[in-house]
Amino acid sequence: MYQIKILNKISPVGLERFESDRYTVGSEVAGEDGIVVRSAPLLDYEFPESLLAIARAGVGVNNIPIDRCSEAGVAVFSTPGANANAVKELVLCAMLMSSRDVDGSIQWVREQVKAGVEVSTVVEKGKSAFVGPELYRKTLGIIGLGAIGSLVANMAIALGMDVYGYDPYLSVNAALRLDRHVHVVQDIRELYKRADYITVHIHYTPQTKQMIDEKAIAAMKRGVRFINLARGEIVDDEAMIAALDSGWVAAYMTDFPNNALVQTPHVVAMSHLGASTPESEQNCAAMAVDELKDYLENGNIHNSVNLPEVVMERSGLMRLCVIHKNVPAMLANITALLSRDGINVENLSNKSKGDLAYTMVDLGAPLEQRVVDEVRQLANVIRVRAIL
Ligand SMILES: NC(=O)C1=CN([C@@H]2O[C@H](COP(=O)(O)OP(=O)(O)OC[C@H]3O[C@@H](n4cnc5c(N)ncnc54)[C@H](O)[C@@H]3O)[C@@H](O)[C@H]2O)C=CC1
Ligand SMILES: O=C(O)C(=O)COP(=O)(O)O
Repeated sequence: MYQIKILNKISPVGLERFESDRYTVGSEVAGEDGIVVRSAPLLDYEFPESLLAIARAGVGVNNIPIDRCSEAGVAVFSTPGANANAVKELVLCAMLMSSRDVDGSIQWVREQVKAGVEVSTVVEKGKSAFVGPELYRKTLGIIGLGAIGSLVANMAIALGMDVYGYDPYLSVNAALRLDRHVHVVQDIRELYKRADYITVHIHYTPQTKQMIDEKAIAAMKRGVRFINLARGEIVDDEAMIAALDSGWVAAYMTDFPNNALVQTPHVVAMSHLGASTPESEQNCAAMAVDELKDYLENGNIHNSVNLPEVVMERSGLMRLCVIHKNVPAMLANITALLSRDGINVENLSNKSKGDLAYTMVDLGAPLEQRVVDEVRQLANVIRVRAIL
């Protein structure tokens, strides 16, 4: 039986994919082989020796200690694109709310009622305080044109906006998804100087930490409306609050509230709602569970953030899966041990990603435990599994 620990609330559409005769699934499971998680913080989590993989039902993996996982040979999976539409739709809501003061207007209406005023008698007089511009024919700047950014770009074109996108690592697939009217710029300052609205859709990493700082904000147009449904840490809060106070930034819409931001005028802070739709929760859960199961049962790797993509039809009688450092001669050293024992290699794949590599070998006959142990003892080998 595989032991699967569930952290966070994961849609049953995903959890039901774990067959009860092969998997024990729950939040109290110990000695887990796999973890399914959303945003629960795992940076200080003590992994048991047994842990083989973590599946993030979502895309941001800044809550997972990737380096520590790589060192321990723990595969980390995510679900690219599975929640992108949900975020795109909330960006539309945020753009509208940054423009038309819907939040202020609703609050004002409630306050009238609370104060004993018949609100219908004051609406027409009061509404002028909440006027705001339309999106049509305004310019949107998008930082990051991946799964979410590209959907936002195409949506904004359909709304009649002029769209500028910046993504120095734009993948060919993402570029092909973009409407041809999107202007892709090489220099982020081109976007800053033009955009009436800016939305950010990048991962939070040491490189993107506080990327939106005082200097970046100063390069933007006065009165810009800024939307951050990516991660709070990408924006320097102090610089943003100062810019809101001075009026340089007209509105800051964020999915990552903290008390200082919430108490600042012109901030609308939500409770990390970007992926909180039933559709996206189901998509993410199903994809995460499928990735985890295929890894546990077959060693196949789909959508890992720390290991290469390696997927192979099963053949032979045993599959050997080796996570090792990406250094010369590993393949030769592994296959030498197999051939020395007279075992035929039916099929083989060897790929690398950064400092790690993965070798998956289908064998014509099961290996003796001692050979598996010898592979395990090879220099630069991190983890070995033999799957029947
Ligand atoms: N609020 C919410 O609930 C959600 C938030 N997110 C956040 O959105 C982020 C992006 O998600 P996806 O679009 O699905 O990821 P993705 O991987 O498809 O796209 C990210 C894009 O950012 C680009 N990029 C990297 N560094 C950059 C830089 N310095 N400047 C400009 N572009 C850069 C990459 O080349 C890539 O195209 C996630 O990492 C997560 O933090 C994602 C889903 C839900
Ligand atoms: O996928 C992401 O990066 C998200 O931010 C969504 O997080 P959640 O699964 O809603 O906790």
